[in-house]
Amino acid sequence: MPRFAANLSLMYTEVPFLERFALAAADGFEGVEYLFPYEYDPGVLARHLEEHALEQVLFNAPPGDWAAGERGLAALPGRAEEFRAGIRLALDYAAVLQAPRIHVMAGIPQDSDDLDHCRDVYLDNLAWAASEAAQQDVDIMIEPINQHDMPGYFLSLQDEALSVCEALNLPNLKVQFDTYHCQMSEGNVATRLQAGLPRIGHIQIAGVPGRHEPDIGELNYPFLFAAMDALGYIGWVGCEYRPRAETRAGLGWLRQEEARASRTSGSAA
Ligand SMILES: O=C(O)C(=O)[C@H](O)CO
Ligand SMILES: [Mg+2]
Repeated sequence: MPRFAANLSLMYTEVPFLERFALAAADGFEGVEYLFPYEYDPGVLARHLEEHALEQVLFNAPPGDWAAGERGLAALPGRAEEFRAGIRLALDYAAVLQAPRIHVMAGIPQDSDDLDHCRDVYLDNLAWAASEAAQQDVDIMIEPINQHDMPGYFLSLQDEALSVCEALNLPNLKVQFDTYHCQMSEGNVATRLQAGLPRIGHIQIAGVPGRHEPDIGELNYPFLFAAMDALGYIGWVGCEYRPRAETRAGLGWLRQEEARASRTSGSAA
């Protein structure tokens, strides 16, 4: 069975952010991820992780001006200085939180931007970020995000992400494969997982449509979890979904997955 991490930006929103660590641990999660830690002191976050025996699995680098609609800086011309300052800040947090990976968002280029130039900027920025991150054993993640939810986002297809990783060929630059975005954008999720796996450093899940629990909907998660096992994926799976109601009440899919995994290991014994 994959190791599941609760995404505390989307799950447990029935309580304030710092209280979500305790609820996730009580529900059996051993890891957490969230979008942005920067409004909290990293020491406070580290104490919450320690108190609840949780691993910090992933968080995002600063995305630019989120409230103004920015969604990352990595592919945006003329923003390299701000990009680098953001990566340095993220790495400072990663050191305190002992986080092994950081998601770096590409951004939404302006209509006037030349997309070939944006790709060059993206490659330059990612190479710089990966080299800084390598010094503290951190992986840099890039994630294709679907155009329905984030119109104009620079990176939306799995093959594009793989081609960026292949072009730079850096051991700590990896793909964050979000099955929700993949299904929304292009489908063929199991085949794309298999094709991407050597370069996939993190997986995220949600039901489609609606981005709720991975239970009902277009994606057959019991099949996908078994496929991850069969493909030898040993990384984390982030539960990046918005629960339909109370978070705990929607965890039936996880209990079923635990049962599937124990049946499988029982039959292998
Ligand atoms: O939206 C997602 O799927 C993400 O993982 C990003 O980190 C935030 O937009
Ligand atoms: Mg995601």
